[in-house]
Amino acid sequence: MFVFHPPVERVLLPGGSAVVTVVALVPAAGRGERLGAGRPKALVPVRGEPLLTHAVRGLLASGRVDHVVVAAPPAEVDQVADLLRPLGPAVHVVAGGGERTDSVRLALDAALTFAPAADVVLVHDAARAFTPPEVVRAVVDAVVGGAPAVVPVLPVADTVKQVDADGRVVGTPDRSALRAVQTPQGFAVDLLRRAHAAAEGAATDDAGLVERLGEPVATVPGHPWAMKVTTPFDLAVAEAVLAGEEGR
Ligand SMILES: Nc1ccn([C@@H]2O[C@H](COP(=O)(O)OP(=O)(O)OP(=O)(O)O)[C@@H](O)[C@H]2O)c(=O)n1
Ligand SMILES: C[C@](O)(CO)[C@H](O)COP(=O)(O)O
Repeated sequence: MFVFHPPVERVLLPGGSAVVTVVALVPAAGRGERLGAGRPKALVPVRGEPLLTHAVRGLLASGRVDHVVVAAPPAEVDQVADLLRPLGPAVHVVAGGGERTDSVRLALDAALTFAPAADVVLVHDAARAFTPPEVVRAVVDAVVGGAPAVVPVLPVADTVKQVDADGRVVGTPDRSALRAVQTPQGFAVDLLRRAHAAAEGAATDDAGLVERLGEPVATVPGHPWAMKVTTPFDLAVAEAVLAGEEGR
């Protein structure tokens, strides 16, 4: 089966000096324990297609991504490669690692062989399968525009409490200064390499590793559809949102 996706738009560096090459890493090697679907979360279908297929197609639909490197569960590499083959030769599959940070690092190492000239790297959770292409474009454009690290964010709707080890509330951070962080997160390639090389232990996102280096991280508006499918409730929400879209 051939699947159409738009041609990659040529994006120039500021000043028009050179064409930018963008590579997207998709950590998809998690077990999906909180979803409890009995198979890796990336392979769980929504509206008949695995989350991972939706996620990779969304990246390609942005028209900004030249290469995609997926970190698959080690036991499912061949299955994932077969699944994604119809999306074309720009999509590569490698084995992921024990933690998300390990999977990203393995995909980054592989990306530098598939796309040695890459300027911009995106890191995008397979679990955020319905991120609109305009969010992908906004992140790429912000990095190309000169921000070396960029994350999509949404304001926090709940009041957030800080608690101690016994669950007692010890503080209430000012909500107006909090943001919920999504993916894709975008980086100048050299900065992400440096951040992962310096990383001691895992981090819950890649921008966190950049922050440890003392480097600035910029934000762009995220989108509710970039929600992370973590629990059965999230999966039901994703099914309902997509069904609503198809019904329009
Ligand atoms: N060793 C790991 C762990 C996670 N991920 C990926 O990182 C993304 C965000 O992780 P999360 O949503 O927490 O997925 P899981 O680790 O699968 O979920 P859980 O913690 O419920 O098992 C997912 O696309 C997941 O596949 C990965 O590539 N390698
Ligand atoms: C990267 C991330 O999606 C940003 O919100 C999130 O931190 C992943 O978290 P998880 O620990 O893998 O669930």
